[in-house]
Amino acid sequence: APAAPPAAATATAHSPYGQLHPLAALSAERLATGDLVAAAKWGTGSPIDDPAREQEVLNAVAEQARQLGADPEATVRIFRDQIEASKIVQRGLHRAWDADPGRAPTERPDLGEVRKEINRINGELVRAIADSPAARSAPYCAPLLAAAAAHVRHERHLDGLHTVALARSLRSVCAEA
Ligand SMILES: C=C(O[C@@H]1C=C(C(=O)O)C=C[C@H]1O)C(=O)O
Repeated sequence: APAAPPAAATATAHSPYGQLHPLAALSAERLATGDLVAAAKWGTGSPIDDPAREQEVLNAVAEQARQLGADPEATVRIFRDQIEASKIVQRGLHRAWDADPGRAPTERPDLGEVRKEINRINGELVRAIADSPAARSAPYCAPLLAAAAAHVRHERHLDGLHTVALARSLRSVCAEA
């Protein structure tokens, strides 16, 4: 009997789409932590923008990229977008909770714990960036990345806010021509 076709992810792990899909999936995973960060900051007076923490994230990912022999500048560029996207989610949720306090979270996650999870995802994202230079510089990067993002959107049932933020998070993934 013919062997069963391998799972799509396995079959395409080294294809351009297989290199880009993890970037979209990890970006959505990182955005999901934006909900937790928004809840952690809600009602505390802590601003959504934390420039010191952002710099810490950018320094850490640049160093991780260097250690992997990857491009620290491309990595930082992509992470600036990741950070903007997280803030889109946080601002959107705070607006929604302001407008309708009944939808606001009743539990406040520990921001330090959420940031540990973000750090873990950051590390995986740096690796996905390091593993995808060919796909990111391919002329058909943009349509493949859009397809990967659409797949992730369906898989994770993303709402409008998170769909917009996902697109924002991926803006610099494909190398500009
Ligand atoms: C996620 C946070 O909110 C913002 C977004 C950040 C990020 O995406 O890494 C970092 C700092 C904040 O400007 C946070 O405060 O940890």
